[in-house]
Amino acid sequence: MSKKHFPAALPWAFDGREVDLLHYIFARSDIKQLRGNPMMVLDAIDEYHQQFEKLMKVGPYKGGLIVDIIAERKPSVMIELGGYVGYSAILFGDEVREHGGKYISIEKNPEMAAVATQLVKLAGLGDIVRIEVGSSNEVLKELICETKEIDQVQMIFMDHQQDLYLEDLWLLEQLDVLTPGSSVVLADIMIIPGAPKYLEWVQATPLQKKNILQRSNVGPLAPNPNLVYSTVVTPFDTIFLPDLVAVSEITGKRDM
Ligand SMILES: C[S@@+](CC[C@H](N)C(=O)[O-])C[C@H]1O[C@@H](n2cnc3c(N)ncnc32)[C@H](O)[C@@H]1O
Repeated sequence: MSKKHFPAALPWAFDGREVDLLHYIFARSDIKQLRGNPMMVLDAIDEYHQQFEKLMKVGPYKGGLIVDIIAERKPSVMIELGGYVGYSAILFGDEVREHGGKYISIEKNPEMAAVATQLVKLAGLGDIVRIEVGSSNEVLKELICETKEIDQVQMIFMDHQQDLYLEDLWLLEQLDVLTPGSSVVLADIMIIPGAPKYLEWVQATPLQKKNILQRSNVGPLAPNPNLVYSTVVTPFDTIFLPDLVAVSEITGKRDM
């Protein structure tokens, strides 16, 4: 049978390992204990990652850093761009649940979304974590403009495609859902290829941002250079390449 609609496999993902992970987990002798236990499901995914194939999931350092930020800020809704097999959705969704919130994970690959949905359900987080299939910008527009489920983005974790981080941030600026004093944007950035334009934007002053816009092609987007971000960049090592997390709080809006 030809597989005309399959996206191309990468050397490190989308080559069948993610479905193999599901078979591995559901065939485990301790499957009953895993049900409703997020930490045991995460441990099982970690075991697959160590014993069989590497999975591009959030690691312990970055995961711990973000869990601490969730515990401190207690978002009622947290959004994730790029869900993959659901590891970060289970880890962060479990913490969001502690504070009565919900978690929306946006994943464009329907096969990954299906794997993530099964693992989230196994972890007992089916009522808290929702996996939405689609491209980040399309689903964000739907949630904000069509269903109006989101009127303010309290916390968003960008972990999808680095060259889309700035476009998706500009979309949120345009839709006016980033609120000074309450919104925070977390971005996972690999040093190579990096997201230099995204980092430049979240570290620039409103005046510098106006200059950036003069030399940028923003297409149909309408970024808001007057939003003021306070960004902390934390570098660390991973099994793949050095990585960093940029935590950007929206602290103000300059009247220009
Ligand atoms: C690094 S993985 C996410 C890892 C996950 N956050 C974790 O830590 O467990 C990146 C995922 O983003 C998805 N992705 C890439 N571009 C996307 C887009 N435009 N919208 C939504 N998801 C996207 C990929 O299919 C892939 O599953």
